[in-house]
Amino acid sequence: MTDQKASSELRVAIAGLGSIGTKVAAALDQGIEGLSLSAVAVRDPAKHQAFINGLRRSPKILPLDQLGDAADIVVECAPSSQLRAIVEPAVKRGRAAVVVSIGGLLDNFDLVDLARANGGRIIVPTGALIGLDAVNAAAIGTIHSVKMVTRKPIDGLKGAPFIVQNNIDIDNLREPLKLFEGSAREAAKGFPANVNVAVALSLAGIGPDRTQMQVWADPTVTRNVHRVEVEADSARFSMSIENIPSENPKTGLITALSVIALLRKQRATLCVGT
Ligand SMILES: NC(=O)C1=CN([C@@H]2O[C@H](COP(=O)(O)OP(=O)(O)OC[C@H]3O[C@@H](n4cnc5c(N)ncnc54)[C@H](O)[C@@H]3O)[C@@H](O)[C@H]2O)C=CC1
Ligand SMILES: O=C([O-])CC(=O)C(=O)O
Repeated sequence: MTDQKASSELRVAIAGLGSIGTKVAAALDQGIEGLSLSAVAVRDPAKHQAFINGLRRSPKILPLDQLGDAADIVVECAPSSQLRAIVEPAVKRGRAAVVVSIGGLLDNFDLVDLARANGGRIIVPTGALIGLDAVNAAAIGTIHSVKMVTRKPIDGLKGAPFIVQNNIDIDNLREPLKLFEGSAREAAKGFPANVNVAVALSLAGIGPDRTQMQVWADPTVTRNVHRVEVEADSARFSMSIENIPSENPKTGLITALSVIALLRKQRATLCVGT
C-alpha cells in the first residue's frame, strides 16, 4: 500500500469489545477497503488483551472520550448506558458516530443537535432489522402506520427492566406471553437491550411515539424474531427476520454483520442499497 493510500484511509475506533465489537474489530483488522482500525475502548483491558494481541495490527487502547482524537468514525458497541460518554466527545470533534445502542439516543437526542453544530454525524445501521431502506423511502412520502412485533426466546429477555419491575416470571413459560404493547419509545425504556431495532425503525419512519410495538416472550422460538408492517401512501409492505442469537443471547448475529456492511460502504467503489 502506498503512503498516499494509507493517509487517506478512514480511521475507525470501536467502543466496547463484546459480541458486536469483537466481530467488527476482526473484520477491520482483516481488511475493509479504505478503512483501518485505529483504537478501541474497553472496560477491562486485561480481559481483552489476548484478543487485541491476536489482531494483525494492534489498535491503541484509549478512554472512551479520546476515541475521537484517534479516529474519523467511532463505532459504539457498548451498553446503552455508555452511549452519551461515547457519542458526545466524538461528535463534538466533528467525527461520525455509528450507534448500535440506538434506544439510548431517545433520552439523549440533543446529541443530534451537537453533531449538527460541530459537523459530526450520527449513523444508525439497520442492525438486527430488515428493510430500513424501504422505510426511509416511504417516509419521503406519507407513512400511515408502522407496527412491529418482536418475539424472543426466554434467555434473550431475562433481566429486562420491564420484566423485573413488573415481577413477571418468564422462566416457566410453556406458551408465548405478550409482555408489552405500546410505543417504540416506551418499549425502549422497558427493554433497552432488546428493542434497539424498534427505535431504529421509528427514526427511519414515523418516530418513536407513533411506531407501535409488541414484545413477546416465546419459549417456542429459538431465534429473535421481528415482524414489521408498514402502511404508506406509496406502498404497503411487511417484512420479518429471524435472527440467530450470538454468544450474547439478546443480540442477533446479523447485527455485527450489518455494522461491517455499513463500514464497507464508507469507501466502497461499488455501493449497493441505500
Ligand atoms: N441496533 C441493533 O440492531 C442492535 C443493538 N444491540 C445493542 O448493541 C449494544 C452492544 O451489544 P453486544 O455487543 O451484544 O453487547 P455485549 O454485552 O456483548 O458487549 C458490550 C461490551 O461493552 C463493554 N463495555 C461496557 N461498559 C464499557 C465502557 N465504559 N467502556 C468500554 N466498554 C464497555 C462490555 O464490557 C462488553 O464487552 C447493546 O446496547 C445492545 O443492546 C444489540 C442487538 C441489535
Ligand atoms: O438482536 C436482535 O434481534 C435485536 C436486539 O437485540 C435489539 O434490537 O436490541
